Order: sequence, then C-alpha cells, then structure tokens
Amino acid sequence: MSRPVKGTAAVQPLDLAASDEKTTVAMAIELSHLKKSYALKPVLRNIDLVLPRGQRLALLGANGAGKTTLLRILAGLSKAGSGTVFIEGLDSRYELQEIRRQIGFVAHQPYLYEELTVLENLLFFGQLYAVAQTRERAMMLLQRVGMERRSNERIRALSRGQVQRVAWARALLHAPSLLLLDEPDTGLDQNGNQLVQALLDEHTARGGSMLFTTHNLERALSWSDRIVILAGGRVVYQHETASLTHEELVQRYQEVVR
Ligand SMILES: Nc1ncnc2c1ncn2[C@@H]1O[C@H](COP(=O)(O)OP(=O)(O)OP(=O)(O)O)[C@@H](O)[C@H]1O
Repeated sequence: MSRPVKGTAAVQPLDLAASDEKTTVAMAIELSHLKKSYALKPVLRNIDLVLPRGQRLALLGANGAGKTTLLRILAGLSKAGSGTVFIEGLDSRYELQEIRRQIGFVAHQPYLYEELTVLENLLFFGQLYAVAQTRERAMMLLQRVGMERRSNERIRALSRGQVQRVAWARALLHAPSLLLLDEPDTGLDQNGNQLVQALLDEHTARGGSMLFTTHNLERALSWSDRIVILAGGRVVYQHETASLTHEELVQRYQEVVR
C-alpha cells in the first residue's frame, strides 16, 4: 500500500515566495470529520478538532458525551468509524505504531499487568517502546512519583492511588510528546494532585502537548489553553481559556450540556 500524503499536521517549510498562502501550524492533533458508532448508535458525529503543538486542551462534557471514546481513538486503542486522525503529522490509518510512541495515555484503566511487579511492568513497556536505559529511567520516574520503594511489589497489592502513580510513570517512560489524560484529577490525594500538576508543568515546559478530560470546570480553566465541550458526540463549544471567566464557562456549559 502506498503511503498517503500527510495532512496539514506536517511541519511545512516557510516559503517566502508564497507568503500570501495560509501558513501551516504544526499540529499535535488534527481530527477531520471523525465519526464513531457502537452497534449503529452514533457516539461521535463529525468531529473536527485541532490541537497545536505545545498547547493544552480541556475536553468537557456530560457523562456519555463521548470523551473517553475520543481519547481511545486518539490513543490508537479504538478505530475511527470514518474521518481522519493525524497525531504529530502521522496518519492513524497507516502509522499507528509510530503514533503510539508519541503518546502517553493515563486513563481510568491503568494498563498495567496485575501479576507483574511495578518495575517489571515498566521494563516491559520500556522494551515495547525501545526506551534507552530503561531500568535507570524507570527507577528515576518511580522516584518522581513516590513509588521507588514499592518497585518490587505486584500491581495487585497496591492501592488505587498508588496504581495511578505507577500508571503515570508508565505513561511518561518513553518521553511522549502528547499526553492524553482521561480525568487525571480523580483518585489522587492532595499530594498526588500536586504531583500531577508538577508533572504536567514539566511536560509543557519541554514543549509537550496535552489533551485531558475533566468534570471539574475550575481544573479545566487552570490547566488548559483551550476548552472544548462535547455534547451528543459533537463539538458544541470551544473557546480560548485566557479570555474566559469561570462564570462564563459555567453559563456556557449549562447552555450546551443538558
Ligand atoms: N465499548 C462500547 N460499546 C458500546 N457502547 C459504548 C462503548 N464504549 C462507550 N459506549 C457508549 O458510548 C457513549 C459515550 O461513552 P464515553 O465513555 O465515550 O463517554 P464519556 O463522555 O467519556 O462519559 P463519562 O463522563 O461518563 O466518562 C455512551 O453512551 C456509552 O454507553
């Protein structure tokens, strides 16, 4: 199969001769006409969405709006029904393996093996992503998330919050450029929340991008550059965070989410 021409997510050289043409911004995510149904029931209906590199996007919406479905498609864990998905300029139809190397996913499910120890899990994922000096990097990240003393314990012996911390270490192991976070603010204690905040600050300081879901409107405002609301599987609202007050967001949310 011939490799298709990449979408506009690819970095375009600046062509001064064609300066009146639209300049293409490098995109971490570029979705076009994305649709997804489960057993004929439409869950995502014609989603168009872009996330420029280095930016943070908060995805809001009521229970069942389609947020997790969208994240799973972006992470390459579920297939789009139709439409196109480009991650870092890579086409999900043809370059899924490369896309997975770009993404760190923290979800409700930890994607860890219960019967393996904390360290064994990280070494396994490190091998999968061909991470250099995996053991050193794994131990460094376990220390970062406060789990280095539990490195030889099996996942099934850990509390939910501890598992979540290991899931963060797993998601960051291969230094992904794009973080996809499904309700990252649930299940963590006060220290855990501060840790997540610090990890996200470090990620964005390195130029990384992120898309996260939350039901907490204040968290959406404080963590994002742009806010998108999904309802009935459609993007019904989007706005730059900097020019949005909490009151305005609450009002818009109530208007578009029923
Ligand atoms: N594997 C599946 N099979 C069938 N239907 C599914 C499946 N996964 C999700 N759905 C349906 O798709 C719709 C969207 O679900 P999704 O989990 O994406 O919503 P969400 O916005 O993440 O909700 P929440 O805020 O509750 O996490 C729901 O109606 C759900 O029942």
